[in-house]
Amino acid sequence: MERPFIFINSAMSADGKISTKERKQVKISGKIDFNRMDQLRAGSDAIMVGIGTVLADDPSLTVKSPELQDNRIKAGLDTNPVRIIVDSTARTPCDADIFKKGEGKRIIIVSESAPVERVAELQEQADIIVSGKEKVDLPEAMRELKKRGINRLMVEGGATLNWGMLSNGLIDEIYTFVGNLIIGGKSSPTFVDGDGFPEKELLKLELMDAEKIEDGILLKWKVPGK
Ligand SMILES: NC(=O)c1ccc[n+]([C@@H]2O[C@H](COP(=O)([O-])OP(=O)(O)OC[C@H]3O[C@@H](n4cnc5c(N)ncnc54)[C@H](O)[C@@H]3O)[C@@H](O)[C@H]2O)c1
Ligand SMILES: Nc1nc(=O)c(N)c(NC[C@H](O)[C@H](O)[C@H](O)COP(=O)(O)O)[nH]1
Repeated sequence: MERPFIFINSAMSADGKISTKERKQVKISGKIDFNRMDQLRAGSDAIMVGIGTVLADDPSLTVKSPELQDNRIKAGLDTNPVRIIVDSTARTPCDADIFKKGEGKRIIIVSESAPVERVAELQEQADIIVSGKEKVDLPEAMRELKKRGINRLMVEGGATLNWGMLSNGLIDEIYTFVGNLIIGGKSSPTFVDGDGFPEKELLKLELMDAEKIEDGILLKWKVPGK
């Protein structure tokens, strides 16, 4: 394949929201689901998020379990997978937790429209991939990641990046934990935002598995290839 195997892992409320209307992070997953997410991180070559998630949540995207970190080191890998931000206009703050916490490589994917000075600043802390004119050309960027040795890529949202990846046919599998709460609000981000598919082109999924975890349910979906 020209691009990595790519999956999305996400947690949503029972009404399909992934954060509040103020874009504030909500603890949807319990301990078991966070541990499962940590295992997925540890087993991936890279973890990717959109700049909206960095600005809202400031995630570190590190592997948390010392045992999983040790296993990676024993396998000759960095403690953490490569951490990637899709950031068309290079808005990533230089003091983001992704830079401050944990060892390992970082990649920022920007577009040609990103201000040169900002790109230069970020270049001191991360590798830069330039792709697309106004916004990142996701298919091209994914091919570039594959060339850089990334074979298994975990996408951790948010809503806009999920749409960009799904609408470009770049996702192989989706894992959604549906938690026992309602967030509500028509402007709260949902699992997939963006423009939405035209009525005749809705994306059909194949259910691979459904598992009750604590007070929620983990759904595993396969996105059939064209
Ligand atoms: N519950 C969860 O599992 C979970 C996970 C991650 C994020 N979140 C939530 O999601 C929200 C952030 O989502 P969001 O939609 O605002 O931002 P996002 O993280 O999806 O980032 C969107 C940004 O990605 C960039 N981008 C560049 N090229 C793109 C392209 N071709 N297609 C799509 N995006 C492109 C754009 O700059 C865009 O603004 C936050 O509130 C966060 O808490 C929840
Ligand atoms: N799986 C999951 N369950 C949740 O209940 C929740 N709120 C998130 N949200 C994802 C979001 O991107 C978080 O910001 C990162 O999970 C934080 O990652 P760090 O701990 O900083 O490494 N993800």
